[in-house]
Amino acid sequence: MPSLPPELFDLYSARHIPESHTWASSYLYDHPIAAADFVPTIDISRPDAASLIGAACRCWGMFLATGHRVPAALLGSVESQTRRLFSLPLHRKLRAASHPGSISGYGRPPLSSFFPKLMWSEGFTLAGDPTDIVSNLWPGDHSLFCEVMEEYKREMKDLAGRLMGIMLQSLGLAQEEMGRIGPMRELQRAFEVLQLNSYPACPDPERAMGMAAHTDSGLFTVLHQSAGAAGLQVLREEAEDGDGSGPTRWVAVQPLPEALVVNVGDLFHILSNGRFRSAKHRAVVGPVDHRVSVAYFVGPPGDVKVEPVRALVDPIRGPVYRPVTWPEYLGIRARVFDQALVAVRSPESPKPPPFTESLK
Ligand SMILES: O=C(O)CCC(=O)C(=O)O
Ligand SMILES: [Fe+2]
Repeated sequence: MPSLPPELFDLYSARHIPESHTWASSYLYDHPIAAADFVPTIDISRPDAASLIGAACRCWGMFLATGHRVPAALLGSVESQTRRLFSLPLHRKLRAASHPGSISGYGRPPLSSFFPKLMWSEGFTLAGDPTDIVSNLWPGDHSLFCEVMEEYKREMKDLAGRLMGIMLQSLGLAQEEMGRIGPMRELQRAFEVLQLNSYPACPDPERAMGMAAHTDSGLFTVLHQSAGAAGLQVLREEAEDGDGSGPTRWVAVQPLPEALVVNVGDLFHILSNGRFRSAKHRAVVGPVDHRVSVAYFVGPPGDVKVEPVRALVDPIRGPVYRPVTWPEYLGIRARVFDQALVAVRSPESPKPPPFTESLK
């Protein structure tokens, strides 16, 4: 990710959007925005949660989780500490600017290099110890931020373990089969990243993009977003079998207080042999609200291969995807971006769908 130039346009005091941040309407409005569709909300502590989660992951690649046991007070602190961090003056935040070759630090959204226009957002990527990133820009005043983020990561790791179990169970896998799946076995060593996103109010939201359409590369993402401030949208794709769910459209994800958004990432898509859909999503901006979000990305450690679970592979057609580690997959994505899942299809698997350009 390139570091930010000092002359960066200050999104927080902007009265207009410059050309550099103005997106083509053919990109912004590539699909209609649904008027009355809702992403499923699932109480994950319910005894029948697995079947509901399985259905949501197949149709939407996303659900809103309640009953997740992450304390509401902690969610509140994560949001207030995130806001406090972003409210620092730009020159202070730039002290944590991310450098080429490192994923951690302050900067534009990690996806920026794939798009010709700039997004109406900025972010902090925290991989590893948050102190390493914020101590320099917040000398003497970073300990509360770091404690909150560390506690949140512990809660997220615990939740990720439970979600992983329920999601695999929903695919019909028995406990002993789960133990043979690399990413499940290596959950304790999982690689985790917190991505803090800030979307300032925008003077011309209809021509700006907070975060461009993408899928997340890991197993799944747990996203905590500002209560009441809408912005996240998920692409609900028309089913190939015409199941009556309607045409492809963007659906606004309702910002329910205390619900966490869970979205399937590319590695789980591979693990499930395509049964679960890696959710394409984006974030739009609004004229008034300053929205923040905190994404927890999780995936297996870099030496663990992810491959379709054997029980989900058709013995005649074989696995749809070939085995891949997360770093290998990220390398492929860096070259082909939204065609990475197509690029890791097994050579003998049926022909992929026709190439679709994401930047129209
Ligand atoms: O802020 C959001 O709602 C989406 C963030 C996101 O998609 C990401 O960080 O990958
Ligand atoms: Fe994302």
